[in-house]
Amino acid sequence: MKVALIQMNSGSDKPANLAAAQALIEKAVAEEKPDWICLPEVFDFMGGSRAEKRAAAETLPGGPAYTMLQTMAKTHNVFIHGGSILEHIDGEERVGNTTVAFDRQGRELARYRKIHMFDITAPDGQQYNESAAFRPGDAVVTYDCEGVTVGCSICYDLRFPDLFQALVDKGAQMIALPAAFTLQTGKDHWEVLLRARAIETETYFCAAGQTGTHVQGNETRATYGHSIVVDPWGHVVAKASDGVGYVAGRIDPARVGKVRAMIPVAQHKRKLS
Ligand SMILES: O=C(O)CNC(=O)[C@H](CS)NC(=O)CCC(=O)C(=O)O
Repeated sequence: MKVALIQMNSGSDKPANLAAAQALIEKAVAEEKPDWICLPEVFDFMGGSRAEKRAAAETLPGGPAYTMLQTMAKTHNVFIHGGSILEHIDGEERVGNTTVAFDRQGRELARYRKIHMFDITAPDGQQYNESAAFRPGDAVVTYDCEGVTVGCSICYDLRFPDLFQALVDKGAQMIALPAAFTLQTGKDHWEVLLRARAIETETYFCAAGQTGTHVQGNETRATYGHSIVVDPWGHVVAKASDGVGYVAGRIDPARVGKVRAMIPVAQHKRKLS
């Protein structure tokens, strides 16, 4: 199975973001013929104020981001893991940070709402308060992609190993992690965490990132990019260059079984007292 991870620099112009995403999907399809494409977190709208996020959010299904992804999947006969989009939730002030995945016919396969909220202080003092604008989900979500079980996660979720154990318990062989990792945390934690999670769960990781600078209210933030495919042994299969673009790599589901047979960690789990 061939995968392509799209790396973007989304801003607060939703039509421009959707056009950029579509152009990158079409470029990846033309050059690589992937079976599965993953977009980054909030590829449809990044930054802006809380009010602007609310205004940009769409009701699922049928909004412009949803429809673009569905059309691309159907037109190019490809699975699309739609990074995340801002989801309008009826009766709720906050929006969902939501993945929608489509099969080759453009049928919706899965919906996942980011579970862990990035409410932190970065080393430079910059504060992030994701839960002020976003409502977290709580459901662990997997779907089938022609025999490969794909697990859903988003960005900051990466720091919570319990989620990935739960995904593996549901059969995940490959985990998608659309992200907008900050430059400050990404340079030290991104690849280390992804490779550790891949090794401990013995799954592939496909992590598609935002890159570059984004204007967020009065502040500017920088994201880390480095979209990456990691195999179940923890090897880096492919990694994106700096800047907007994509990276392609191959997933071999048999390799998951081989690694799990060599080091059967799932069978060696102990109950701790
Ligand atoms: O706010 C938006 O527009 C979109 N959402 C994001 O960018 C999210 C929440 S602020 N970013 C992260 O989760 C970064 C995690 C991270 O960098 C880490 O865990 O170190």
